[in-house]
Amino acid sequence: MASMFDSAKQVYGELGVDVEAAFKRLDQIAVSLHCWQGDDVAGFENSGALDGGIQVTGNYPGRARNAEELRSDIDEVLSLIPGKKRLNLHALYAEPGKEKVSRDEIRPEHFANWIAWAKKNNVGLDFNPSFFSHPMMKDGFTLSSPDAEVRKFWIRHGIACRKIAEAFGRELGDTCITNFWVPDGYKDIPFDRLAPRERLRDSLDEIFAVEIDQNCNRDAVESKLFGIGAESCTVGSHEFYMGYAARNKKLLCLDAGHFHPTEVISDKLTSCLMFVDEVLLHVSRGVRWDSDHVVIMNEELKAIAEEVIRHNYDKRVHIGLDYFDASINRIMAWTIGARNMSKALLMALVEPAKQLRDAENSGDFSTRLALMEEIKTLPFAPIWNEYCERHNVPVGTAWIEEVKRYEKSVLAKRA
Ligand SMILES: C[C@H](O)[C@H](O)[C@@H](O)C(=O)CO
Ligand SMILES: [Mn+2]
Repeated sequence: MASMFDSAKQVYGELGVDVEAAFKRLDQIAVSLHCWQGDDVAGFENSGALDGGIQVTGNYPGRARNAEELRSDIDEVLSLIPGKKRLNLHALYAEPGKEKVSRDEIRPEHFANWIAWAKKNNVGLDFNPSFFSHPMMKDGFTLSSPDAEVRKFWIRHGIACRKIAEAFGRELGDTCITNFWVPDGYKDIPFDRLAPRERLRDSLDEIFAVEIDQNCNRDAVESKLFGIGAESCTVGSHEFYMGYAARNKKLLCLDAGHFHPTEVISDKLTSCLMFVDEVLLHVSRGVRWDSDHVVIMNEELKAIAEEVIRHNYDKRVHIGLDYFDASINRIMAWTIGARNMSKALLMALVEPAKQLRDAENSGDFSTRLALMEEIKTLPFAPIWNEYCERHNVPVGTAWIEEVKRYEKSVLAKRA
């Protein structure tokens, strides 16, 4: 008797889809897992409460309290997700040991444990300077602050981070993508929107003037519409960074939660990629004021994956995750979003692309719509399950039980 996978493969085959080729292509597309879901964006520095206009709500037990716990949780998450993965670190996650190191003086050796972990797990590392949760963020401003001393501090931080990222790339033989998100903004309506933007541009120019080996690190810049406490004007807006990235040959980071609620980043990819070489995605889910809910299998996630696959952006679009939820088991939160990302990519990879394109190109929009609707009920689950099985990760809902076991044996023991 044919297995469910064999039958499903045949159904897709009849539509001209090569499932084995889809598996092979998915194996090459990395998803960068954000380290900050495990500890509510706290980091190990203890320099203050989370700010920068982001907030983590919830108090589910089991938060990682130190680097060992965080790495153990990430190991658990990685064991539940099929396919190629990377890890995305924030500067907040430095481990300077007993030494107290100022954020503008962090160095690669403060990430030695992360590099060793990455080597052991055969994953690439990505990086982010942390322009928040620090006393040198003055009145909500860092790189665009009117205070030159404040700007200088954060410029040094940006440069230090690029050197760390370069070391990641060199040590791992895998290019690091460093993302610059700068939360600076005004709660109320500013008179002058130009001066802070000029200061941000100049600060970024200084940071990027330092030469870094492009094979080891490339830089991305991330815009935002608003943050909590920065509702009226965010200095690093979309237009600011679209222009900055295009002019300065940087990657543009599109965060799915950083736009107006009816705007979608899936529709921006083809436009942006005509004018910038590469894009970094922060796959997230905005819900009202929050830009960082756990990623679910909604229309937008599917559309993001479809855009990447349909236009062969595999090498030009870097996929990172960015969400945090402390109201549910954090390992579950991580895994739900990460599995969904891979699943959405696989769904896009088994689209009957030729048929859809032919229908569209011949002006047969009724067949295009009919096909798009029929695709929704094709036997996709056996295809996904087979992919998980081949990657030795739990199939179907089995991963939920595994997280429950981890919760009982590990998370519950954390005070
Ligand atoms: C930790 C932050 O979420 C992240 O660095 C940034 O990418 C962001 O999206 C802020 O809203
Ligand atoms: Mn983001």
